[in-house]
Amino acid sequence: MSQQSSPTVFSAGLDIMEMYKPKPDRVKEFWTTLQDVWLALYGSSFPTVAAINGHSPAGGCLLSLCCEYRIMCPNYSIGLNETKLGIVAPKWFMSSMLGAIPYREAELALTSGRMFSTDEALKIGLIDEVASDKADAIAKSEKFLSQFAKIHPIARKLTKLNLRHSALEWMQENKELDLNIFISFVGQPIVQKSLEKYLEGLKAKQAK
Ligand SMILES: CCCCCCCCC/C=C/C(=O)SCCNC(=O)CCNC(=O)[C@H](O)C(C)(C)COP(=O)(O)OP(=O)(O)OC[C@H]1O[C@@H](n2cnc3c(N)ncnc32)[C@H](O)[C@@H]1OP(=O)(O)O
Repeated sequence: MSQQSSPTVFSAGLDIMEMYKPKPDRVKEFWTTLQDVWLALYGSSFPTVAAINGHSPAGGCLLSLCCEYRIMCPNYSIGLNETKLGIVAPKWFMSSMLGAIPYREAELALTSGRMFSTDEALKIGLIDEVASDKADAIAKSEKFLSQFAKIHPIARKLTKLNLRHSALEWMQENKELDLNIFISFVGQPIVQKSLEKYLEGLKAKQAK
């Protein structure tokens, strides 16, 4: 999986404008689409690799965490920075992160909304390899995937899905609850104020 929404951005995460003053007719589709993407990618029976060729905050980091292996190009940033926006990474974002890094590192990263540089991410295990550029990331991804030629596909698939079973089952059984938590959370005035402030910060940074 390799994305490119700009030359330096793998994925900027969720569109904050969908959460800031959310439109009631769009918010359900917005969140259920994200749930379905996560179910499909995290629960994919295929081996998956993220070739991360740009910054990867929040939802971008989540996409990569759905994969079994992450390869990242130098000098970018990655992390679940939700608390910096005054929002909370849902439990399935957290469990995705816990599939990659130890609880202690995850707690520190999540509560502080920390973004890691490529080198820092490698050190804590948030990514698995560093690639010199996108072509190298894709070559390394192919090498990772090629090892499965020697593994029985059913054995590999069942092993992966059994490891991920409880998180996947939780989502399948609680999509509606999770949607309602999201809608009521982003509807709170204090959350809207935080998002407004964060958006102002992004604009101010751009004006410099
Ligand atoms: C209990 C649980 C309950 C549930 C509670 C709810 C849970 C929600 C979970 C949320 C998950 C998320 O993904 S939240 C999203 C988190 N994403 C972020 O924090 C990314 C913020 N953006 C950045 O850091 C940077 O923009 C970055 C991606 C590195 C690119 O930097 P650049 O210098 O290249 O570009 P910029 O100049 O900053 O940005 C270009 C323009 O894009 C806009 N932009 C950038 N990211 C954007 C974004 N995510 N959404 C909208 N717009 C964005 C900027 O405002 C600019 O807009 P103009 O000025 O108009 O051009």
